[in-house]
Amino acid sequence: MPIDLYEMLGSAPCLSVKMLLNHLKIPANLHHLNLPAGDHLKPEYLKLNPMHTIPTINDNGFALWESRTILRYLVNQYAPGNDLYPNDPKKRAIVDRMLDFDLGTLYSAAAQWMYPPIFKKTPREPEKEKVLSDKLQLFDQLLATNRYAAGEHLTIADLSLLASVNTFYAAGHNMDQYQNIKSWWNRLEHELPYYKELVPPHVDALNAWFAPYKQK
Ligand SMILES: N[C@@H](CCC(=O)N[C@@H](CS)C(=O)NCC(=O)O)C(=O)O
Repeated sequence: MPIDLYEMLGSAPCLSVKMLLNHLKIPANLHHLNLPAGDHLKPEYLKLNPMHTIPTINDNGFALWESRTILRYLVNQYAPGNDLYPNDPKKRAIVDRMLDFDLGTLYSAAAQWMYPPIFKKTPREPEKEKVLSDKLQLFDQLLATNRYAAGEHLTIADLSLLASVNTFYAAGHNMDQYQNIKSWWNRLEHELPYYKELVPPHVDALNAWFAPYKQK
């Protein structure tokens, strides 16, 4: 039976999960939620995910949320040992480190810069964008010697970070200053057969959403 994915266009964590489903060719039914309309707060969704976040998967009765946990689960369940999430403890630790960096450092810095005008009705703060830029510089330095986020192979960390980077770009952050990130991004655009189907619509949806809040 195909797994169910609850998601919304323009959500970075949903994008990474959709990329992995495509990568591993895992059959999935997509359920599009309208967050502004409160679909994620309906009792039937809360039964599945009391944290009311997207993405959530339902793998034949096994419900899971938190995108990076979903990424790990999908490889463990459907492609164990794949280079996307290697079995070797040290290689796996590097992937985990990059996923944690994305969640706890990079995306959290970006959120503090890009979301306040939308969710708190307060202006974007340049100091917050500088924090994001510092974190992106660190990722950029790492990519100077690594072909991919966690070394020489594509891993789920690349998919998660790729979704993040596209989101910061759509939010209006100038990505031209990060040469190594740009080369990595460009390479992934050409290497991932599902990139063109999934990423530009994500960026377009976010461009429209962020448009009123971008600094001129
Ligand atoms: N760390 C979570 C973040 C999930 C998240 O916050 N998703 C947003 C949409 S991008 C959401 O569901 N917001 C609605 C809510 O939190 O009620 C993940 O990676 O899955």
